[in-house]
Formats: sequence, structure tokens, C-alpha cells
Amino acid sequence: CTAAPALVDTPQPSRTAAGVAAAPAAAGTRGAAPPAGFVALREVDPTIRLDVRYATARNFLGRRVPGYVDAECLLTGEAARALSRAQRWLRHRGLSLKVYDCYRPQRAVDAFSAWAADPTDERTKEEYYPRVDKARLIPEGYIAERSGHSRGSTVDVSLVPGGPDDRREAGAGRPDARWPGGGTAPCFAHVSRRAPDDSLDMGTGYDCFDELAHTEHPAVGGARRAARLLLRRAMERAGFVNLPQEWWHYSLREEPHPATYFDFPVTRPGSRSE
Ligand SMILES: C[C@@H](N)C(=O)N[C@H](C)C(=O)O
Ligand SMILES: [Zn+2]
Repeated sequence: CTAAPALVDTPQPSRTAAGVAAAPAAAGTRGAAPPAGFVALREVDPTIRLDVRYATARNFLGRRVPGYVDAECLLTGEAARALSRAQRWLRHRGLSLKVYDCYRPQRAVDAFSAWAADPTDERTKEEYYPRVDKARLIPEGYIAERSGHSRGSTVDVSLVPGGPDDRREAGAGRPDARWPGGGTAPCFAHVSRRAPDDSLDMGTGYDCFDELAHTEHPAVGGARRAARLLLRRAMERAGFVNLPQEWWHYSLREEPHPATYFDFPVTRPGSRSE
């Protein structure tokens, strides 16, 4: 594998041929390959479902996010194998993991920060953050300016039905097929009113920036709480830690790149022009 552009915690400014300080290494190109050790999740475990929202317009930006060329899940090998362990445990219980996001390029994180700082764009407020001031999304921990996702060992994940006899392959579910487009019911509305998602009802939709998305929020009880806690149990026993503000966000405890923020694009293996 070729070396890919990465941001390290203490980046040194690079020098151009003319000796002028350039921006810290970051801007990957469509052809840039992931660094050694990164894998496509579908190649490690094809039974885990993919629903990579940032490669589509179905997300809180309301458009495809920079850096997502394909709807793929790229991860460090360590994180992918840990996820596969969680998947094995869940499949014996008639369930399956579905990932919404995996490795996230730094340029995508930067696009989130720029969006959060722009008070003129409130197109998705009604659905994704009806009760939180947009300027509070970063301070309240719903969106990070330096995200664990860019280190390659963090995932946004949910549960869908699917035991060991379920032969669907990764990506075989077509969650967008039932998406009417432009639904604006709040992400914490009853599941029958929310934008459709084939995952178990977790009490809110994915990327619902609201306190009801906090994993242990006391107002979320019954089957919804049980589903969140089952997901957490599966992920913790496989080595992941949950972010308390978001029932879907998990980072590998022993991650291989704890201080490196990568910026290569998300592309399907084989589609890169190396
Ligand atoms: C934006 C959301 N999916 C998420 O991942 N939030 C955490 C805090 C992050 O940006 O790392
Ligand atoms: Zn996340």
C-alpha cells in the first residue's frame, strides 16, 4: 500500500519547492489509497450491513459529504475484526449489525465544523436538531472537530434483524428504497413518523442531536432501552467504548492510531486509480 495523507496531532508545516510553508498535509485525491492496515469491512465480514449515509444526501448536511466517494466502510483491521466478533455474537441472537459510518476523512469533519458554524443553513434542523441551537452542536459533544472516526477505529452502528441463516450480504439492504426524501418529522418522534430505517427502534433516529439520543436517557425505556443496551453489550464485549451522548457511536478501546487523523477519501477497493 502507498502512504496516504494523514494529519498527526502535532503536524509540521510542509515546504513547497519554492520554500513557502504549505497547509499541513491533508488533501487526498480520489486516487489516494488507504494506508497499510486499513481494510474494507465487507472483505472482513460480508454479513454486516452497510448504510453509509454521508455518501448520500440523507444526512444532517442534506448533501453528500466531502471525502465520501463511495458508500463504503473502511476501518483499521483491528476495528473490523472486533466488529466481526460483535457480529458473530449478535447473529446467534437473531440480529445483525448495520453501520452508518466508519473511517471519516478529516475533510468531512472539517465540512461538519463549517456547517455547524454557518447560522444561515438550517435546512435540516426540523429533523436532526429541533431542540438544540446549531451553535451548541460542537460544544455539547454531538459533532467533534477532531473525530475518532478519522483515526479509523470508530463506528456509528445499529442493530437490524438477521440471524445466522440470513444470507443477505453487506449492502444488500436498500434502506433508501423506502425513503420518501425530505421527511421532516423530528428524529425523536415515534418510529412510525420518523424517516424510515430498517434498524431496531432505538428511541431516536441516527444522528439525532438531542438528549433523547443519550444512551442511558431515563425517558427511553422498554424495548428501546433494551435494544440500546444490547448493542452496547455486544460492542463492549468486542472491545469498543460507547460515547454517552450518542447510542450509535463506538470507538475501539485499543486503537492502533490513537493520535493520527487521516484524510484519504472513502472509496471502494478496486475503484481507485493507483
Ligand atoms: C456526527 C456523529 N455521527 C458523530 O460521529 N459524532 C461524534 C461526536 C464525532 O463527530 O466524532
Ligand atoms: Zn460517530
